[in-house]
Amino acid sequence: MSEAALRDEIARLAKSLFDRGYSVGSAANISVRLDDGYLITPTNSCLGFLDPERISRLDRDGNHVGGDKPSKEVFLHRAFYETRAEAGAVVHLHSTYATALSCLADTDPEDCVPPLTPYVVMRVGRVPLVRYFRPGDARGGDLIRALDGRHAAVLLANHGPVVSGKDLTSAVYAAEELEETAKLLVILRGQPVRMLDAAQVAELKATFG
Ligand SMILES: O=C(O)[C@@H](O)C(=O)COP(=O)(O)O
Ligand SMILES: [Zn+2]
Repeated sequence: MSEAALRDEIARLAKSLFDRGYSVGSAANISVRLDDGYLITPTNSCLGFLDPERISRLDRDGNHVGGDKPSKEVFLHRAFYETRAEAGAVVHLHSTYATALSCLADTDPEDCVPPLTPYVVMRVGRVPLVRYFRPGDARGGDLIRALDGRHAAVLLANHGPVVSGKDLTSAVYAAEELEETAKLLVILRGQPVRMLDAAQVAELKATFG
């Protein structure tokens, strides 16, 4: 896909997320990997109203080389690209239920989104919690880098999800699936819930990888 087409695609999918309530105001950011750098949404921009031509462009080293001033969360995005060769896009949201899980004291930090349904296993996998740093603090990126690319998604404590995918559509779909599963987990709190067992999770991983 050309850079111009990718810019249009970021704006189109960002608006779709915004229109369906996955982001509000100027929260959230989205990036895509290019052959020679990255595109990332500008800081303080609203996902519902992006101008494709103003989306920020970074070179391979993360220097700002075009468009508006980039998201202050560029560290989080680059940490995924640097540790997951297969990552082509990253989506960070403050979607309500995933963020709720990131705030609950009894969320398992090793497995924030336990395997309730097959699709979350197939699309997202195990999601660890990354301890709290203020937004824009590069140490958040260091903690993601320390995971060595083992996870496609993380929850930032008291903040929200960061989800990578092989391309933008995959990253957006995974972020949506994470949010819907988080919603089920919050709705079902206090109920006796049957999770998928280890053998069922292993079968999904072996089949859908
Ligand atoms: O929560 C925050 O402040 C950021 O993580 C965020 O979601 C929006 O930051 P920008 O992309 O710099 O607007
Ligand atoms: Zn944020």
